[in-house]
Amino acid sequence: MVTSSAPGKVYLFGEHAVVYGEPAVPCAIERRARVTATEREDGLRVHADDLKLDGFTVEYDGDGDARPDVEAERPLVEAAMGYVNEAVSQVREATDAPDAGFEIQIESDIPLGAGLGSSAAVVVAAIDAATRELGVSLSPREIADRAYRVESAVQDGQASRADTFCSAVGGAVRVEGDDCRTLDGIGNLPFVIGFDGGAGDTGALVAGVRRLRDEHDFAADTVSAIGDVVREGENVLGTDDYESLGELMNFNHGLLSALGVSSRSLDTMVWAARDAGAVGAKLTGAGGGGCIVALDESDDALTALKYTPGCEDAFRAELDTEGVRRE
Ligand SMILES: Nc1ncnc2c1ncn2[C@@H]1O[C@H](COP(=O)(O)OP(=O)(O)OP(=O)(O)O)[C@@H](O)[C@H]1O
Ligand SMILES: C[C@@](O)(CCO)CC(=O)[O-]
Ligand SMILES: [Mg+2]
Repeated sequence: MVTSSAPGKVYLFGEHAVVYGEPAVPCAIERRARVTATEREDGLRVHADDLKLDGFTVEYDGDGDARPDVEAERPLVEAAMGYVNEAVSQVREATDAPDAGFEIQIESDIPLGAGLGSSAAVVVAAIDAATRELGVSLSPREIADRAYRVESAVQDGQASRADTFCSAVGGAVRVEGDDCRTLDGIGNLPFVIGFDGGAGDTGALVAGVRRLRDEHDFAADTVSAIGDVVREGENVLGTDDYESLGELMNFNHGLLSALGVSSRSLDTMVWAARDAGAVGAKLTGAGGGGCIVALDESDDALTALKYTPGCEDAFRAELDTEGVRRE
């Protein structure tokens, strides 16, 4: 039995545009998914108490037999379990054990589908735990690469390496296409997170942006403009010029909003944070619902978010310099 954990993340800049080759800067945060893998005769059994879809819990058993605890549409269950299934396929391939069976237990402090990279953290931790359980240890970069293939498969071929690389290596990173690097000397930025209690479907949101980008030149320009914001942000990163960073985060949010991936509650939280004095605020991750990230050295934005109707939880997020690790 092996337990591994991996962190979630927030995007300082660049989500969505990163799917089309623009650079992005995600930062790992101190909220983790922990996955325990135990080898079993055959098949796959998954326990994921946090995985609730419209009020039901799913247990996935054997070779493809889904056993939700209440009646549920099979495609819904498969969609929910896609990440774990694909992660196990990667483990079987990496360990050259096509018939390996596993019991997988998932515990996570990262809200699902909320833009904090729960899928990447679960996949990265699952690949690490299950390969180690079979006596194979992969480097963080190899895990990142396999986890990327999982996200790509589940998101219909439309994923970047950003979330999975960030979760595997930790810290602040920069991803542009296949070029993935750690950013040194970033330090702990004063991140404040607001969570509306909701979620967005990453695959569907990515597909929506792709459609807009294919249909309108101005949407393609909007995606490129996000890349410009990131490139400008890189010049400021590592300095203590939070004002400029914040201004660029605000711009980034506006562009994401133009691409249709914000929501009323995300906008409400963004404005609550800004009105309380945050130097910048934007949605993080795929959007649609879930989390915003604001930059504020004082406690004012945090307090304001806690009293904002529609904000279910607000907390500070510390940079996590550690990526995937065995527990
Ligand atoms: N604790 C968990 N247990 C089981 N599956 C999980 C867990 N956390 C996440 N997942 C899987 O990840 C999916 C959510 O991934 P999705 O990419 O939509 O959101 P996210 O990764 O949280 O946000 P984003 O990609 O915007 O950062 C869930 O539907 C589920 O399949
Ligand atoms: C929206 C997106 O850019 C980030 C989701 O956290 C998708 C991806 O990079 O795969
Ligand atoms: Mg995800």
